[in-house]
Amino acid sequence: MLAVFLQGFALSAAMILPLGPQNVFVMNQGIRRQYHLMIAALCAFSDIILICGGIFGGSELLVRSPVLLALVTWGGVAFLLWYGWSALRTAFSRHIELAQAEEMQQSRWRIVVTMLAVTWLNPHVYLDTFVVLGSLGGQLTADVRSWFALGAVSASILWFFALALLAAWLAPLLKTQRAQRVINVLVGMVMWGIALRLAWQGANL
Ligand SMILES: NC(=[NH2+])NCCC[C@H](N)C(=O)O
Repeated sequence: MLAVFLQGFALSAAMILPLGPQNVFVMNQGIRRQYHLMIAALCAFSDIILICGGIFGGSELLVRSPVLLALVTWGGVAFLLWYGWSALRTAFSRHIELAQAEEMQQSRWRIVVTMLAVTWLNPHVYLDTFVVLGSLGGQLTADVRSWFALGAVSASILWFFALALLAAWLAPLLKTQRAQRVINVLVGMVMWGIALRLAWQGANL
């Protein structure tokens, strides 16, 4: 049981940790110390639904439907290109302090809607939870599949709260204009890199 739990934990962590729109958003909310623990909880709760959905049957739906898989893939390419562009626009903005000030004024609901977008409109979430975790977890026998799911969900919960708290702790260093410009350039380049890789995968579906 422990081996299966750790397998689910390790695979889920490997899929969630890489930089992407969701992690960037959680990190930025932590840097701003703006509802960051609420956002971490909502991301983790979304993952509980998606990971369990993928492992206990949902992956079949996605893998059997090339149209759905293509929709997730190409929708994601568009989403990542837009996200990367907005990060680079912020990075090269002459008035980044104004952009930061505007972001600090965001309402709780606008932040929740953004969190829902970078989670439920993020193709990586479905590729992680339905395609990778779902297909591997779905191959396990019913008696151990729950341990795999528990491990995967535990990694998600641990990661999102750790990221939010670490970002909040490092906020004094990371919220300077120079750090924000560097972070946004990195984010923009990573998003476009992921988009290109996803497009390449989509073209070879
Ligand atoms: N199970 C998940 N929540 N996967 C989504 C994370 C994908 C990517 N690391 C991001 O930050 O956007």
